[in-house]
Amino acid sequence: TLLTTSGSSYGGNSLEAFISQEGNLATDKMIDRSADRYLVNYTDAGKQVLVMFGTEYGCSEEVAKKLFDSVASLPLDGSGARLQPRLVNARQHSAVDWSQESVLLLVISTSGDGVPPTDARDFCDWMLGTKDMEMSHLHYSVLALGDSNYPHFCRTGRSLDKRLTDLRATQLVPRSDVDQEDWSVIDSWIDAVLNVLPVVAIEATLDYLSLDTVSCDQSYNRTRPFMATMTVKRRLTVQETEEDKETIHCEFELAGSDLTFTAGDALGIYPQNNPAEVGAVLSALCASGRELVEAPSWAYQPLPAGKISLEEALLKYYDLKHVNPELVKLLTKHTSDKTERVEGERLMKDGLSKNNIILWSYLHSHEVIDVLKSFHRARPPLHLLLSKMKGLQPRYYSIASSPVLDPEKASVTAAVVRYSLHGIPRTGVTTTYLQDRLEVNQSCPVFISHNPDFRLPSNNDLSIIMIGPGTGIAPFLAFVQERIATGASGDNLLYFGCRHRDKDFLYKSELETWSKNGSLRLRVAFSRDQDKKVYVQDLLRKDTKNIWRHLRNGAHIYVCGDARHMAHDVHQALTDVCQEQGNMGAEQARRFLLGLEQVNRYQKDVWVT
Ligand SMILES: Cc1cc2nc3c(=O)[nH]c(=O)nc-3n(C[C@H](O)[C@H](O)[C@H](O)COP(=O)(O)O)c2cc1C
Repeated sequence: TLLTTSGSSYGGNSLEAFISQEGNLATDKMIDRSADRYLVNYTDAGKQVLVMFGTEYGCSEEVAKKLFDSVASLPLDGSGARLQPRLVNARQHSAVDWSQESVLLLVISTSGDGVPPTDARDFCDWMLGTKDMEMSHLHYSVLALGDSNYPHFCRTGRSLDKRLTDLRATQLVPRSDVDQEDWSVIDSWIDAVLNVLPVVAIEATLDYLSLDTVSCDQSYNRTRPFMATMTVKRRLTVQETEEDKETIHCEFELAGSDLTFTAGDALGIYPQNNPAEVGAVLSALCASGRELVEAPSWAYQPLPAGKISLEEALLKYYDLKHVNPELVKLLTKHTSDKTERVEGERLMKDGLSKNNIILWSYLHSHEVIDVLKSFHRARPPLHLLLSKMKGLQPRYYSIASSPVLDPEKASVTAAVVRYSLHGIPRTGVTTTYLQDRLEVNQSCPVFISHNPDFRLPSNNDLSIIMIGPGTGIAPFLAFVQERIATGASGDNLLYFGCRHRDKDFLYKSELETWSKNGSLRLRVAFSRDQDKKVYVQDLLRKDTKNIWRHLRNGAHIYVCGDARHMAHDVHQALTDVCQEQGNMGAEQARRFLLGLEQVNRYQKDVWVT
């Protein structure tokens, strides 16, 4: 299941931050790019600033690192004095002695269905749930990352902000809510913070943070992925026309990684870009690819020793799909061609923020290569150009196999993305990496993304109702495998949907075998096999009695797949079930489903594409 397609892109402008803060051109030598530079000991009393982030997909970390660099290079006065920021992942919040901190800059996203990022849950529970806490000595500001397409926009940042005010902490600058990584909002918040920091009175305190607690985490994770071998790859669909879906099943070997997962978790995969696209970008830049460059700050471990070739950097670390608006600004500044400059100025007439519809509709319909071609007379210095590109992010796929059957194997289901833009055929990054470029027996960097909000009931007697059309089926394969393996006595109901029985009925033989031997009650909607379209929500409406009976007996409901349409339509169908069979009014049904969500009996693993 592809969990992130739209929401993954980063600025990584630390080089620019150095240039603007120092007022002169920074050389590569001046910039400490080692990962360790973030673990600073507080050595100068009265200078400490805690930069904390909570991230699911890496954006908040990227922002926090940029903030760290900006705070570290902020001149406090004419004497050259500087602050001493420290960067801490919310995962390690227990290493912080809050009584000794004076300034907290918190960058945190919202994930799942309005919940904190997995690693930040403990921190949020502690911060929101601890009684008799007081933070009146603390100055703080929150940057909340989110996406307004989700119903609970920036919920995590918003609740922490409110909580800190309730705890009598002093807000340095108001919270900013960032919609889909809008860097103009991020940069304005950083600027506002930098403006006030020099005048904040910071309590003198000695260092207390045990670096051991923070740095000794040796397990594989998003910043230190495991190289997993792909052991199986098979096609799940039959393709006769270009319209037909192309979906694949891949298995990865986790032996030797010590990675553990639970049914419902996702596998993060770092892809490589399509070499043909990298080649096109190199020729647009008139570069050979052999130029040596630094790996960017977001590069995962192991970090390359020394510089790497531009070609390798573009293959592994830079997003060639999503364009940073700053790139347009840079190319406009550095073009020798009047028409290009006029066009750049037209695009940026209303600034770089998301309110500039002209610019953003251009950015949404252009990839990096298209922009470079439109500004082919622009010749910015290479390091500046790279500093205006977004980072290539890992993609997340719900794991389609149960660890109870095999803890050292993680399977994923991926719908291969191919499309055309401006008449040119294009390829989705990770899905074509898996299908076209990564061969069986080759390895790629992976890690586990835990999803504690998508879990089987601990009571095996309870029934489960799973609704997962398309690749939304993936976690349910793990669920059913596990329920069979653990001898669960509750019923397993699955509502699956696809276009055609003969073409994209994913895992048909497994599902039909389970259905025949009584392990699964399977309902399938084939949307295009008859004149009238049929979807999973239509099947739910046909089954109202049955669903209600299970719900009354304590069943858990799971929805996986498209958030915008499917999850919404399914929710409506479930509301109808409650109204019809439970004799409820609309408001009562709404509250009933909300209650189910609150007690974790109605769980969603949904995403916006
Ligand atoms: C599966 C998924 C669920 C999400 N849920 C929410 C949500 O409920 N509310 C919200 O404001 N943003 C939501 N987002 C958007 C993220 O918060 C946004 O992409 C953010 O930039 C991610 O920051 P991070 O990389 O630091 O986690 C979701 C994104 C994904 C991929």
